[in-house]
Amino acid sequence: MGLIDTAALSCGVSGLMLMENAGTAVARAIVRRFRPCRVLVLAGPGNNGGDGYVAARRLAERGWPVAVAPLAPPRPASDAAAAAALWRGPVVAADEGRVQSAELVIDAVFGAGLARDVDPGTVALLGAARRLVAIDVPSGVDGATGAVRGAAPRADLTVTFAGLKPGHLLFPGRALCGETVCAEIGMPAAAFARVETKTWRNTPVLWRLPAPAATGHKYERGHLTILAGPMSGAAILAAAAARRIGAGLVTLAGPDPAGVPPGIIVSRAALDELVTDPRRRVWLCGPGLGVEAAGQTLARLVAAGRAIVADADALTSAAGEAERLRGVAAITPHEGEFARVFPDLQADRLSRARAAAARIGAVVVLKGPDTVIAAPDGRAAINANAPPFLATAGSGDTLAGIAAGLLVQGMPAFEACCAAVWLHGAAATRAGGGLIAEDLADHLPMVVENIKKFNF
Ligand SMILES: NC(=O)C1=CN([C@@H]2O[C@H](COP(=O)(O)OP(=O)(O)OC[C@H]3O[C@@H](n4cnc5c(N)ncnc54)[C@H](O)[C@@H]3O)[C@@H](O)[C@H]2O)[C@H](O)CC1
Ligand SMILES: [K+]
Repeated sequence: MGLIDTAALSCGVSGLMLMENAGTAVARAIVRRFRPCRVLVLAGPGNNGGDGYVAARRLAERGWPVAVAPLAPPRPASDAAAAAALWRGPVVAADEGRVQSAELVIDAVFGAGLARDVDPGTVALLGAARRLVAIDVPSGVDGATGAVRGAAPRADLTVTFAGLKPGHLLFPGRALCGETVCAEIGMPAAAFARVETKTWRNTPVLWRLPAPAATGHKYERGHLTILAGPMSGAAILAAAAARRIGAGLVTLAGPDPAGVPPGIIVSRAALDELVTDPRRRVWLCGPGLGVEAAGQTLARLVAAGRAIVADADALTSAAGEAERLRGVAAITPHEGEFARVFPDLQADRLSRARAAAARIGAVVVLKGPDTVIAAPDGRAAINANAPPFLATAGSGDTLAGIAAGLLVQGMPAFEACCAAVWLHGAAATRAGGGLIAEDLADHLPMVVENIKKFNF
C-alpha cells in the first residue's frame, strides 16, 4: 500500500470508500471513451483487484455485459474481499480464449502492491487483450520507478488515483500506460499533508521565471560567462539560449571563436583575469571545450567559488571522479555522461539522479525523454513535455544555456534547471518535427509569453 493510502486511513477515511470511488472512476472513464461492449475484468488478490470488482459492478449497473475472472481470490476480510462480495455478476475462469474474445479487458491484477516479477501465465493473459484499460498501472509496471517487473502489457487507457506516480512519467512505464487519467477519489487534504511530497511532475507551477526590474540595467539581468573551445558552435548555441531567456549579457571566453553573432561579447583575456572578476559570478563550462581544457578550467572555477553549470566535456573530465564536480551548481549529463561520472550508481533514473545530487551537493539534470531533475536535499521533478525530435545535435548545449541563463538571473539552481528543461521541451514542441538546435532559442520568448498568459 502506498504512503498516501496509509496516511488516508490514519486520517479516518475508509479504505472501502476510497476503493468504491476508485472503481467508480474507472467505470466513468471507460463509459466516457468507449461504446458499451463485452468487458472482462482480470482481478488480482489485492486492492487493485478490489477496484476491479467495483468497476465491474458500476459498468453492469449501466447495462454493460461484464464478467470477472479472478486470477487469485481476494485476501480474506480485506476491502477487496468486501468489494468482491458485492459483485453479483458472472465469475469466470481466466483463460486466454476468454481474454481474446472480450471487447475490452480491465487489468486489475497488480497495482501499487507489485512485489516481484509477474509470472508468465499472467503476462500471456494480459498480452492477449484486444483493448486494455489498466487500473492504477499496467500490471508489471512499478509505479515508483517506471521499471517493468518481468513484463507488462501496453494499455490503451490507465486510470490512476489521487496523483500521478513516477511510473506514469518515467520510461518504460510511461510508454505502456497509453492515455493516463488521474481521478480524484476523496483523498483528504490531511492525508497529503502527512506525506512529505518530494517528487513532482515538472510543470510551470513548480517555479517562477525571473522578471526584469523596471529600472534594471543589463548587468542586473545577469552577466553569464561561457567558456568556448575548439568547437565554438556549442558555446554559441548555449549563448543564444541564455540571451533569449533573459540573461542581460553573455561573454564567450576563448581564444577566437568563429561565427559569433553580434550581441555576444568575446573575451580573449586570460582565465585568471576573468575568474577573479567579481561581476562574473555565473559560468557555463563544458560544451565544445575539449576534455582536458574543461577539466582544468572547471577546477579553477570551483576554487574561485563561482556558480557553475557543468555540461559535456566538463562531465567527461570527471569520469569516475565525481568529487571533482563538488562545488558546482548543476550538472546536465545524458545517460552516457552520467554512467562515466557515477559508474557505481545503478538504480532507476529517479534514484540515481537523487543519489548523484546528494553525493556532489549539486543539482543533477539527468537528460533523456523523461529527464529527471534532482536536488541534493532530495527534491526531484520528472519532465514529460519533451518531444522525441528534441534528440538532435546541439540540443543539450541549448539546454545548458537556458539553465545558466536562468541561474544568472537569480533563480535557485533546482528551479532554474526545472524551468530550463520544461522551456526546452516547450520550445521544441513549438518548433515542430523538423527542428534543429539552432531553432530552439528563437521559440523561447513565445513560450515564456504563453506561461505569463496562463498565469502560472
Ligand atoms: N491510491 C489510492 O489512493 C488507492 C488505491 N487503491 C488501489 O489499491 C492498489 C494497491 O493495493 P495493494 O493491495 O496494496 O496491492 P496490489 O493490489 O497491487 O497487489 C498486492 C497483492 O498482490 C501480490 N503480488 C504482488 N506482486 C505480485 C506478483 N508479481 N505475482 C503474484 N502476486 C503478487 C501481493 O503479495 C499482494 O497479495 C492500488 O494500486 C489501487 O489500485 C485503493 O483501492 C483505494 C485507494
Ligand atoms: K493494474
